[in-house]
Amino acid sequence: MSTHIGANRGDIASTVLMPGDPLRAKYIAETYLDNPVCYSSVRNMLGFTGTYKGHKISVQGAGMGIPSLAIYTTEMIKEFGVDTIYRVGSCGGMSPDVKMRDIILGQAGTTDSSIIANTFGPGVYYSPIADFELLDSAYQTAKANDVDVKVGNIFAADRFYNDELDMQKLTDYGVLATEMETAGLYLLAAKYHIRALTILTVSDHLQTGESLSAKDRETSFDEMIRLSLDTAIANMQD
Ligand SMILES: O=P(O)(O)O[C@H]1O[C@H](CO)[C@@H](O)[C@H]1O
Ligand SMILES: O=c1cc[nH]c(=O)[nH]1
Repeated sequence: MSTHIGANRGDIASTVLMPGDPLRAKYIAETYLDNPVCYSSVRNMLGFTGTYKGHKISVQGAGMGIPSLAIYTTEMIKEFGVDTIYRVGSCGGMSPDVKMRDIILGQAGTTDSSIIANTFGPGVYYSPIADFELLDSAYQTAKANDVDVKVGNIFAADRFYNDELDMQKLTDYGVLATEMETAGLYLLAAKYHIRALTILTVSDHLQTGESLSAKDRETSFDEMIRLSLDTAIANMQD
């Protein structure tokens, strides 16, 4: 048992799907895993382990924002031996090339979070990036299954509501979408030498003002979930 995860070592698989929403974690576990067991409900941040096509896999809620994700990511790595994490999240489309419900693979993570400066000190602008093998594998898996995906830079915003940021400038520089965790996940993956990939579904669009309901964010991302699970079992190391 770690401070925020009520599991014993061995309860959590070495590969984990990590949505922000704990109820999306429950939906994934109950819809896609065989024999799912809830190993933690500490703070209602639900975590489950089951099997997918015969392979042991876990799904752990991570909350919203880098500080929350960093707690679950760090404990999963250090206390439970997790070595591969797929963030399965919602995002706001920024680029006009991105449409509602598009699936995006996060190639890199830009952020206005202080985590980069806190880690490296002033003057160093580290670029957190996805694990290339997982990125390539997810892309090939999507193509093989006729799933359209976009690949690119994701902006992890420190605040969901922020009218002071120049989002248009980020869009002009090629950022596809915004969410709140990817840069932190990729930074921690680099720190602890594990593999990580973010896979997102566009739930809002900053250009059009379109937005999905909370229920849709919880239970309607099946194409992204199947892609994540199929990529996960293709890349298991044990
Ligand atoms: O849908 P999830 O995975 O929570 O991800 C996105 O949704 C939350 C904001 O609504 C933030 O956590 C953001 O990153
Ligand atoms: O962080 C997020 C998540 C979904 N949509 C957004 O606009 N931002």
